[in-house]
Amino acid sequence: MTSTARSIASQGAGCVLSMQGLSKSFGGVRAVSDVTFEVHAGKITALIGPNGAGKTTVFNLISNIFSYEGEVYFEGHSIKGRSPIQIAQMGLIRTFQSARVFPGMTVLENVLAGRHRLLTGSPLSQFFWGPSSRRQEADLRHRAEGLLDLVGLLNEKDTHAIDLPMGAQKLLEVVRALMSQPRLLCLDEPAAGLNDRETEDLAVLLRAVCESGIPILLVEHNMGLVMSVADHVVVLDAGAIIGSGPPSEIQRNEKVIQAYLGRENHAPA
Ligand SMILES: Nc1ncnc2c1ncn2[C@@H]1O[C@H](COP(=O)(O)OP(=O)(O)OP(=O)(O)O)[C@@H](O)[C@H]1O
Repeated sequence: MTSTARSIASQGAGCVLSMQGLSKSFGGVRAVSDVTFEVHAGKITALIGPNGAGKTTVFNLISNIFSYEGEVYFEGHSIKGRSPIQIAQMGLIRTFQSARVFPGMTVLENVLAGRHRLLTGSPLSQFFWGPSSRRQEADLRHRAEGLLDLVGLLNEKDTHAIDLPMGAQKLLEVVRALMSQPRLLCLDEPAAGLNDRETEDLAVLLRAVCESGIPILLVEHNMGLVMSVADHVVVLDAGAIIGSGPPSEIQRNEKVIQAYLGRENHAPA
């Protein structure tokens, strides 16, 4: 059996991302400890936990920003040792906790900057801007405007991205990630800084994205959002998984309630 066949055989059906025994220490701090779980096609999987539980570190390991112990398989292929850029080119796209918009660009230009994974044709043909490249650009622009419309930002398309309120910048980052047609979208606290209306828009967007065939791995502190959109919830505490299951089960899980109450923040409700 080849290593790819072995990795596929070791994962469940419909598995898009599989983490097996993921561990990472920073000096004496065990940030992630023997974490094993899967993200499945057609599902929104939420990764939750109190502050410092290791959620962002899991994202940083998946995207290979840090080396780690354990294995990560994306669509059946080991991605351990691949560069963050190679991983993004495979279609595993992530966002960051603090919005990272390109400050010198307009809102629309920011969204279009997410399109590079999709552009076909040699750099030379793009340089000479042949008819097929022009058509492709027009299609991408149309798509970008459609996505901006979905999150209520189309009227702001010519605004400098940096002039948007923080909540809108976070939505813009999600839209830019979508522009690359990810095969898996990993979102790190997309609702941070969003008001109630923007959070509702985000919930609608996430469900629509998932229904369009793009699975989501969601790190989020807003429990209302998690409980309303997630199909499956994985809970981390002090680097280790303390519970996993559907939202209704997680809300009743004693270990999870204690982990949150112990830190007096964001108890799932
Ligand atoms: N680059 C780093 N260097 C040293 N320690 C780190 C580093 N990144 C994370 N840590 C530590 O690892 C632990 C997990 O941090 P992480 O940011 O992954 O938690 P988190 O669950 O995302 O927290 P939050 O919800 O507050 O964002 C923390 O103790 C943190 O201080």
